[in-house]
Amino acid sequence: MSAPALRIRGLRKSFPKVLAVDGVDLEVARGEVFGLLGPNGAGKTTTLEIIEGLTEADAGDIEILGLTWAKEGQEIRARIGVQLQSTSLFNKITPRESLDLYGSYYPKRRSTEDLLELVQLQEKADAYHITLSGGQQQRLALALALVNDPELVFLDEPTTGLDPQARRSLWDVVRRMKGEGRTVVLTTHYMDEAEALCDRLAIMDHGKVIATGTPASLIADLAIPSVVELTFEGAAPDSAAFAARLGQAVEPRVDLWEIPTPDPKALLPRLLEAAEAAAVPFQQVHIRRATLEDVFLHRTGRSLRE
Ligand SMILES: Nc1ncnc2c1ncn2[C@@H]1O[C@H](COP(=O)(O)OP(=O)(O)OP(=O)(O)O)[C@@H](O)[C@H]1O
Repeated sequence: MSAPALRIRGLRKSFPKVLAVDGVDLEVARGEVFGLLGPNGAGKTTTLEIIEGLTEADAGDIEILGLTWAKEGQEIRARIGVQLQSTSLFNKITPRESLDLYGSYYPKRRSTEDLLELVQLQEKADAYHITLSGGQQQRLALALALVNDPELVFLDEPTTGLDPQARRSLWDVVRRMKGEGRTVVLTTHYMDEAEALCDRLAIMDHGKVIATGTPASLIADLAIPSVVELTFEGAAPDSAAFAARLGQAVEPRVDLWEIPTPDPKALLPRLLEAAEAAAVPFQQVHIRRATLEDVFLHRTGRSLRE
């Protein structure tokens, strides 16, 4: 049986003022899209850069496709693809020229036409880099990570700063990578992205992995599949007295209350009755299923977005 795409044990890295990676263990199977999800500063990029051989760890073991950097660095380099958080390219180089140039560094390479098609940049193939939109530049960065036809691809926040449409078109490219049988490891601080793209993910906070699983299993483990939201015009009123009246936790947010519940149908009539009796000036009631955001909140007491 072949080795997993990635196996990490006891990874640690500290910088002078911060323990950025604090004992991370991970295993990624071949063909998976695996996500590292966490807020800014959680240690995702540092973890990825250590795996990619760009930063040295203080401790820990890493196996990539069954290989180690110490013994088989050159082979690893040939078989992985890396998209960094920002790719600097000259303004007056075209996507076709960039792909030809990067491809020329590798003995095994994928055709430029094929890559342009994969990321849907045929029409911009001969346009200067500076004229590409943010989303097109990011798609090119993904194509550049694939020039050597890698088995395992690392993407660091591939959609940060993009508008919703551009993000979706990037997601399509990641799905195509998976469809081609590649393993993809990506970082993101967008829970919707993690949920939409990842077969499995590790949620990171303060350098540690605080939960691992499929998006569905992480949400199911919460045992509160639904959240009832009460929205207000402007700031939400104080919720403590209402929670006592309802006999149930009411979690205040800036302009709404969230009430996690296993059974929204049973909660709703009680909730409306209590809101009426207490003259709570709510605007709307909304039932939604729990998300990865709720998983993070539940485990850390903080929001991913903070
Ligand atoms: N070269 C460095 N020198 C000093 N501190 C660093 C360095 N790189 C990262 N850090 C610190 O390590 C911690 C983890 O940073 P890291 O970039 O890995 O987090 P992240 O989860 O990728 O966040 P982001 O989404 O903002 O990139 C942060 O506190 C960061 O300030």
